[in-house]
Amino acid sequence: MAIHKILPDSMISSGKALQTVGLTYHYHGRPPVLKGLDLEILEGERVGVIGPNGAGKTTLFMLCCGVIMPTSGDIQLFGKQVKTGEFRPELGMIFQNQNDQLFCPSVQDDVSFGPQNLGLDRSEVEERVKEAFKITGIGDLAQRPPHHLSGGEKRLVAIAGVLAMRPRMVIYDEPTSNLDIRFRRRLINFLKSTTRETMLIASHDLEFILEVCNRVILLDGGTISADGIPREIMSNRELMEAHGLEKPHSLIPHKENHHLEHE
Ligand SMILES: Nc1ncnc2c1ncn2[C@@H]1O[C@H](COP(=O)(O)OP(=O)(O)OP(=O)(O)O)[C@@H](O)[C@H]1O
Repeated sequence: MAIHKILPDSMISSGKALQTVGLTYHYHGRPPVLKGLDLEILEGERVGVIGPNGAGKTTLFMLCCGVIMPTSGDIQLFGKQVKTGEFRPELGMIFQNQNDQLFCPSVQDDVSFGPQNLGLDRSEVEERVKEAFKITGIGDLAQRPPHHLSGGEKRLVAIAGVLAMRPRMVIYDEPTSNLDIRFRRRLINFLKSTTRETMLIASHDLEFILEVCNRVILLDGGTISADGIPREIMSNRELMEAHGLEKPHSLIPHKENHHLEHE
């Protein structure tokens, strides 16, 4: 049976976007993926989540979105407990695979869907859709059916759909996977320029995390192995390699780089 520990009011601060206390999760009959995770994310932070395959990044995100229920522990989003199955418009999530996220006949309909369901009037919906198109640069795709788009185009449409809801926090799961250099750069520029949302971003693209995030969490073995400034954590070769990761190339001094190439 799931145990939900309620946080005392004194622990809830208006500056916290997300807080997990003792968050534990295991899939049925499997060992725990997350083991008593204590995590605090402040409003406005851009937090990268790195870790080897199977570390539990997507699982953590699904717990934060209320898609799955913690085995034990607690999750607070903007000071209010996350309840499984409850829709929280403050939080948007961009999944790894957009095929389940886009389902309307046109891109325009898809991006409008969320704000329409918030019960907003037509002019407000139109304004939000226009803004989301502008931010993501996908106005040209408005009348296209989403299932005819490329992977990168679908990703941007999914992002536009989430942004049109104006969430306070957005979770991105592997946002650069399958993106070409042009789309990846456009996404980086957009994420760096936006200041409105708190972001939680899982990625194996460490250069991307370095460019976009001001904090990084290294998740492995069900716990947080490191938490701090991306440049500092990722330049620690020993730490990175101990967790199945590589120090990003841009952080390797020229001399060390030359040496590695000849190893
Ligand atoms: N539905 C499921 N049933 C059983 N085990 C699962 C299920 N989904 C994920 N797992 C297991 O839970 C662990 C964590 O998976 P998760 O997808 O959260 O990791 P991840 O860090 O996102 O990995 P990746 O970097 O490969 O995307 C893995 O060992 C995985 O095999």
